[in-house]
Order: sequence, then structure tokens, then C-alpha cells
Amino acid sequence: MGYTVAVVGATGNVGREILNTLAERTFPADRVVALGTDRAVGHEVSYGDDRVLRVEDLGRFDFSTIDIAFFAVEPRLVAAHAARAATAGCVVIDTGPSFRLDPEVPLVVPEVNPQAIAAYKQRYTIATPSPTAVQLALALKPLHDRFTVRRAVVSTYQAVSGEGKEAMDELFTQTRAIFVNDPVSKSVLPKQIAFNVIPQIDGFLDDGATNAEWALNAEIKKLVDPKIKVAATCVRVPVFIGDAASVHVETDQEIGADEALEALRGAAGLSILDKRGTADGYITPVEVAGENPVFISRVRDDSTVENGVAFWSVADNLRKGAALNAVQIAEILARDYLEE
Ligand SMILES: NC(=O)C1=CN([C@@H]2O[C@H](COP(=O)(O)OP(=O)(O)OC[C@H]3O[C@@H](n4cnc5c(N)ncnc54)[C@H](OP(=O)(O)O)[C@@H]3O)[C@@H](O)[C@H]2O)C=CC1
Ligand SMILES: N[C@@H](CC(=O)OP(=O)(O)O)C(=O)O
Repeated sequence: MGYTVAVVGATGNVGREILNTLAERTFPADRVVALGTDRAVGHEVSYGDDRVLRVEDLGRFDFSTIDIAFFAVEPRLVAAHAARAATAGCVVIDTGPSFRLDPEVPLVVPEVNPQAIAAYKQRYTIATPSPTAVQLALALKPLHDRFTVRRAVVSTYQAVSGEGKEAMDELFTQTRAIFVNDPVSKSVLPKQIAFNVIPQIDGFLDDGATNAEWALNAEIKKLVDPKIKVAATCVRVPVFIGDAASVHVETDQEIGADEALEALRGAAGLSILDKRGTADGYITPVEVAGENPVFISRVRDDSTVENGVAFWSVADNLRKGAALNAVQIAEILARDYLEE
């Protein structure tokens, strides 16, 4: 006997990746249900290489027969349906922002704070962090355990898929328009993204920061340690899949590139590709699509502070940034908390 699982938003980028990941990792599911809005009902989605699911109507769905429901839809739909799923006794794993900073909801990266999952019982809900927080938490945790991270200064380079399917279409359409000399139009992202970069992800706050920048600091505090400060600039780049970050870390204890590399090399969820002086010695977003780990490269001393290192990190935002992280949480729930 296995578990019953629902994927809400099964036609979206993250929903499809959750179905792929469940099949690839042979999650012990007896029944997997794909759910979507009116426009998706009846559409077919793949579950692994050889199974196809027909999308059912989220609005009419009875969650009482489901053990775990992954939510990968916009917050409006989460607000409308997550509470009724949780009340029906099903554990909601939400990939979006709705519960990330809710004190009654655990925010989890399994390699960083798996113990937090136990608190799912308060609301029958668990949140996965934003993709940039997942990758930053995975890199900061081993450094924090050994050298006590005080502050990180981070610039992100985020893929258009972070804004959903329509933003990916916008990058494609604008790029084609430029090549054939058509006018460039935009409707999803705040400025032209083709052949450009945009220093705005989410809306602005009163102090001039964006919500994404504010949230990265807040999520790292919840995931790793409330004492860590993160100063972030979040930038959208014309890349389809794969978020990258430039990270400068200041620590309490003495640190250098060699010691940092040693700590990072032993950490779960990371893959270190760091060879100096060659383009083969670092990794870029197009090389990580479909890959599970967070890749770390270009680890070096930051001699502008007393104890500091700098590095470059890259990960597939749809996979470890959302779907894989959510499925890993479900695996721990199934193993340690739920009865089949
Ligand atoms: N993308 C990312 O990197 C991350 C996303 N998330 C979260 O996951 C949620 C879903 O994200 P993501 O999967 O990327 O979003 P998508 O835009 O790919 O899809 C989300 C849902 O929106 C509907 N939809 C969107 N665009 C169209 C379209 N052009 N035509 C038809 N339906 C469309 C679909 O629902 P339906 O067919 O049922 O109408 C789909 O399931 C987000 O709200 C976000 O909170 C979290 C972390 C990372
Ligand atoms: N907002 C992130 C992706 C993400 O975290 O989505 P959300 O916060 O809506 O789950 C991006 O645009 O790259």
C-alpha cells in the first residue's frame, strides 16, 4: 500500500516537474491525481515516461481521500483551496509564497532543516522556499555551521520561468520580434527582457527594495538562523531555466577559500565544480536544466572584509527550486510521519 497524492496546477511548469519528479524518484503513490482550473480539465499530462493523467477539476475535488497535495498555482487559488484540503486531513505542500513566512507553517529545505517538518501538524501545511532562498540556504548552512555566517551580500540572476509559462513565451516572442524587426511588446514582465536585464522581481516596498529582495532575507532567517543578514539585489535575466547568484559571505570565525570549499564539498544537495582559470571550472544556468543539485563555483577569498569568501551558485529553479524540494519534503513525511 502507498499514498494518495494530488498535484494542483498539474499543467504548469512546476506542476509538470512535480509529476516528473514523483515518477523519477518512484514516490510510493497508489494514486496520483492531476488537478487544474476549468480551462485545464480534461487535458492530459504525463506522469513518468509511460503514464498519462487526465486533469480533474480543482473546484469540485474532494481532498478527503488524499494524503498529500502539492500546490503549484498562483496564490489566489491557494487561498481558495489549500485550507479546505488541509481541513480534510490532507497535508498541503505549497510551492508558492502564501505560507512561507507564516509562523505556524514550517518552511523547509530537507538538507537544511528537516526537523521543521514535524510542525506540519499545526496547520497541515508545509511551505517550500523561493528558488533563490533554496539555493542560498543550501550553500550558507554548511558555512554557518563551521564559521558562523554574519551577513551575505547577494545578487541574483533569475530565469524567466520563475514568473511562469507566460513569461517564458514573452522572452521567446520578443527575441523573435527583434530578429525579424517587428515591434517588441510586453505584458508579463515590467520591461523588455530579450537582450536585456531587469532589476525588478515582484513589486516594490516603501524602502525601495523589491518584495523578492526582502523575502530572500526573511526566508534565510527562517531556514538557517534569524541572526544572518542578507542584502540582496534580485535581477531577471533572459534565461529560460536556471537561477544563478553571486554571493559574498562574511563570517565570525576566520575563513578562506580552501576552508570554505572543504565545508561546501561535504554538504548534501551541493555539487562543487571549482577549477580556477578555465571556463570548464564553473557552471552556468543552461548547463543545469533538469539537474538536482545546487552547483557552486568560483569560490575565492573576499579580502575586502576581515573574514570573507565569495562564490557563484546555480540551480534549476523549477527542480530543486520548487518541485524536487517539495517531493523531498513528501518523502520525509511519508517515511517519518504519515501512515500508509
Ligand atoms: N516557476 C518557478 O520557478 C516557481 C514557481 N513557484 C510557484 O508555483 C506556482 C506555479 O508556477 P509555474 O508552474 O511556474 O506557473 P505556470 O504559469 O507555468 O502555471 C501555473 C498554472 O497557471 C495556469 N496557466 C498559466 N499560464 C497559462 C497559459 N498560458 N495557458 C493556460 N494556463 C495557464 C495553469 O493552470 P490551469 O491550466 O489549471 O488553468 C498552470 O497550471 C507559482 O504561482 C509560484 O508561486 C514556486 C517556486 C518556483
Ligand atoms: N518569484 C520567483 C519565483 C518564485 O519564487 O515564485 P513565487 O514566489 O511566486 O513562488 C521568480 O520570479 O524567479
